[in-house]
Amino acid sequence: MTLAKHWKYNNGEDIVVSNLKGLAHSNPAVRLIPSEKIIFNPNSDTTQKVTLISGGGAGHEPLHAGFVGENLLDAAVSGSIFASPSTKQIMAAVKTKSDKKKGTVIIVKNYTGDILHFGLVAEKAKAEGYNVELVIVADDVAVGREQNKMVGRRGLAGTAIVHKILGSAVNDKTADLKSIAELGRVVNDNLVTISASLDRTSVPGRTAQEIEFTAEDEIEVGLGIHNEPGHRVKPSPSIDELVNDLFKKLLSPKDEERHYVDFDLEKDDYVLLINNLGGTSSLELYTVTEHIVRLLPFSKKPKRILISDFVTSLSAPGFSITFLNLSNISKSDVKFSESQILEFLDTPTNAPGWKPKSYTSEEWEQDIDYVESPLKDKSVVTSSLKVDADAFERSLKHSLNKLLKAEPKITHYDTIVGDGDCGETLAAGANAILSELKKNGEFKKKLSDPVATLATITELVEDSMGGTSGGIYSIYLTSLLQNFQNFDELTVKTFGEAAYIALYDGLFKYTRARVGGRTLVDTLQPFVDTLKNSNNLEEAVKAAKDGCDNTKSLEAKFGRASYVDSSKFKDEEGGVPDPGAVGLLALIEGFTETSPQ
Ligand SMILES: Nc1ncnc2c1ncn2[C@@H]1O[C@H](COP(=O)(O)OP(=O)(O)O)[C@@H](O)[C@H]1O
Ligand SMILES: O=C[C@H](O)COP(=O)(O)O
Repeated sequence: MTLAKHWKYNNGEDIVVSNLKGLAHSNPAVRLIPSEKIIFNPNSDTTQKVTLISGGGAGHEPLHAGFVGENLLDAAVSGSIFASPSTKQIMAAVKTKSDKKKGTVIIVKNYTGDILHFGLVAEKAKAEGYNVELVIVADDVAVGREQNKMVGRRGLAGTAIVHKILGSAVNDKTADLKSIAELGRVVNDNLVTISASLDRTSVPGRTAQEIEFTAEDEIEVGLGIHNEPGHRVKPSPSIDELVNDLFKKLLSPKDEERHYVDFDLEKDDYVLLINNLGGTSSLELYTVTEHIVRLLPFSKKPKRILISDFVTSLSAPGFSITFLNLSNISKSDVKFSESQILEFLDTPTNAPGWKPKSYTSEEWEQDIDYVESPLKDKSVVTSSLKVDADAFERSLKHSLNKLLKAEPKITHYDTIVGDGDCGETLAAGANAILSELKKNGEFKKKLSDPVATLATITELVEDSMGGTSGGIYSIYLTSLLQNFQNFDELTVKTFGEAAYIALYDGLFKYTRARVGGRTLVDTLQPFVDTLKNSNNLEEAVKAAKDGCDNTKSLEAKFGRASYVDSSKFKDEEGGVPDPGAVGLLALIEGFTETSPQ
């Protein structure tokens, strides 16, 4: 359930105007006419080229004002949220930038309000001697032919592609009004787009009750950019199932309701655009991209893969997929070649709304293979040290399982004092080692050699544990491993010395945490100091436990806990100990409870 939460703006403020003012603050290459909600490029010379204007409802940012700039729009006019601008506003945009001689193309998304207002202005402007051509963008495939037979397909993210191609094409020396309008129409005719979202978007000024948010474990496919309904899918499908379903709706000639553009999956050249509907994190947008690209049903890879927030629906947590069939355009009468169209897409622009970087065709054509790690063939570290392999394995397993049993408690503590992932991080490391032991492979054979064993454990920790814990454990274990190799035998004494050096000459180079800092060092340092001084494992473990317990009363000086008000370090048991200290204590106690002494 998405909460309809928006910032409280000063009474009576028109946030669309404020939005445009914000854009103008950050973009010295444009000018704003607040009264008409127009952003325009004062530097484009429309006496030398076809003028390009677009506009529509607000709430799809960066579209359209964000697309004003060099090699893109000359002017954009905004209505209120999800509503078309008025004819007065649109005419003001024409009068601001259009040149009667070179002509004007106005790009309009296929929505009734837009068509009526922009269409009327086109007629009025023509009556005043302006040459104006409308290019209507209608790229949606979700709403079937039967349902949209009167109004036509909706205009979605394909609008950005039309903007970008025409924005550069107008600077081609052969370009004129007719050829630019024709190019825009042919591009539109070869666009297919469909969206999917985890939820609807909340809308400033509207209550949550006015918006039919999706339920738990439910998504919506084919919704519009104004919360127009698509169809809901519950339970949510896997991303691969969803992507394959979207591909079918976009490309299948068998889907008579949605088949608008022919694609020869074996031969056609095409562009892929993946659009953030506004509320998808960058992490997930690129994760979804990996699934989309991996599942593409084409023999060829896309000529371009364009990923960004191009045409949003405020903060809708979704994405849309757009394909542009370049081969079909080449077969049409349009006079621009495929390579020119790709150049138009690649031409750099200072318009902030078009974020994709420009790479050369050669860069796009190269095969991007994943690269093997240079550490892949790691040299195997061994030593002459010998321990009882079975006893060592028992201790190791007991220690790791003790940690896993403590994980819920560690997570509980870290949820209070940190970001809640300490237990998960430690468990990841423990499980990685346990599953390696289960394989009965190389690792198992090494158990009699504590150095070789520790080398594998260190690798597993580095590979499986992130966060601060992962770093701390990796540094300490690496240093311990190096010190082990300086000894001819492994005894409590030599282990104590190695552990001491690994702390004072190893870990302490990378952290300023010491006893009293409320970290895992409160467990480790007493353990290491006591073992070094007493050679008595039992005393060392007790010192570790006391150090860990003591963290309950400490202020946090390190890590995320230091950002949390320490008065919150309480739970039903009273003071909350440091989660990392608890995790390390579990490992130490577990290992020494059945130590292979
Ligand atoms: N500077 C530090 N030096 C040593 N240990 C630290 C430090 N900062 C945090 N820790 C330890 O790391 C634990 C948190 O581990 P983890 O959750 O992996 O960190 P994060 O989520 O912040 O990356 C803390 O409970 C504490 O024991
Ligand atoms: O924002 C969407 C369109 O630009 C305007 O929609 P409308 O035709 O419903 O006014």
